[in-house]
Formats: sequence, C-alpha cells, structure tokens
Amino acid sequence: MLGRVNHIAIAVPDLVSATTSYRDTLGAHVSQAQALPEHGVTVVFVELPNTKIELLEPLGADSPIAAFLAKNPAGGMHHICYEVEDIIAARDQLASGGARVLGSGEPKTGAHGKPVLFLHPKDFHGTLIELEQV
Ligand SMILES: CC[C@@H](C(=O)O)C(=O)SCCNC(=O)CCNC(=O)[C@H](O)C(C)(C)COP(=O)(O)OP(=O)(O)OC[C@H]1O[C@@H](n2cnc3c(N)ncnc32)[C@H](O)[C@@H]1OP(=O)(O)O
Ligand SMILES: [Co+2]
Repeated sequence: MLGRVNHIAIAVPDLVSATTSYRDTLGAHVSQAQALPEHGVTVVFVELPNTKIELLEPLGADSPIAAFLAKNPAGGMHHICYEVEDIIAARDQLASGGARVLGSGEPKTGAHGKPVLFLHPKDFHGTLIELEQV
C-alpha cells in the first residue's frame, strides 16, 4: 500500500524562528509560508534531496496541533506522510482492519493540492500517519 515518504512533519511554536533555523543555521531551502485554515495550520516545507520536512505552526482556535504543542512546548515530530496510489482503497482496507481514520473519513485537500487522510497514532505504534494520494 505505501509508497515513498512524502514528508516528515515537525510541530513548532514559532514558524519564523523555525524557518530561520532551517534556512540560516542548517542551510536548507525553505518554501514560503502557506496558511491552511481548513487544516488549522500554517506550513513551510524544507526541501531536501530525498524528501521534505513540513514545519507546522497552529492557526486558529481549533488547531489540531494545539494539544500536541501544549504537551511539547518546544515542538517535536508530529507525523509522517506516506504516498499512496489510491487513497480511497487504502482507507477502506485500513478501516476494515480496524484502524481509525481521523476526521470525517473523507479526504481533504492537503498542502500539495492532493487528497490526504490521517490515521490515529494509537493504531500505529504512537506515530500519527498522513496518507497522500500522488
Ligand atoms: C498542511 C496540511 C496537511 C498536509 O498536507 O501535510 C497536514 O499535515 S495538516 C497537519 C495537522 N492536522 C492533523 O494533525 C490532523 C489529524 N490530527 C488529529 O486529528 C489530532 O491531532 C489527533 C491525532 C486525533 C490528536 O488529537 P489531540 O486532540 O491533539 O490529542 P488527543 O488527546 O485526542 O490525543 C490522543 C492520544 O494521542 C497522542 N497524540 C496526539 N497527537 C499525536 C501525535 N502527533 N503523535 C503521536 N501521538 C499523538 C496524545 O498524546 C494522546 O495520547 P495519551 O496522552 O497517551 O492519551
Ligand atoms: Co503533513
């Protein structure tokens, strides 16, 4: 079912500071910030030769990363995003095996304009999984 790792996401309390750190200290190319109100986050992508790092800052009162940052105030690794060819087939196979698909269960459009879904971290060894159809 799984294809490439599309990105690894890190939740941060201050996106400007995290951007400066990746761009100026680590010497990486960092994209422009993108506000995604439907996801409750503002994101930048750090572009690496073999994958991307997504830096996430909460946006709005109901951000899904607010509780995570309350527990991890300095920030931390938040999710890993795997590519899939058919997100509906993947969802249905996972749900029929008992995995919890988060939200309404219907894919949303993610930061790359592609359909995405999330799987509960307690069903996958303590790691929140994002699936992105490519
Ligand atoms: C930019 C768009 C898109 C893209 O294209 O890339 C994105 O990446 S959007 C990213 C943000 N969106 C989401 O994360 C959506 C899915 N997430 C959720 O629905 C929630 O965050 C959650 C996973 C259900 C957690 O909800 P929350 O209210 O924060 O906490 P709970 O108390 O319900 O948590 C239950 C349990 O799970 C542990 N937990 C929470 N988050 C994580 C995590 N990221 N990684 C590992 N574990 C996590 C939490 O600590 C609780 O554990 P216990 O304390 O042991 O009960
Ligand atoms: Co993501």
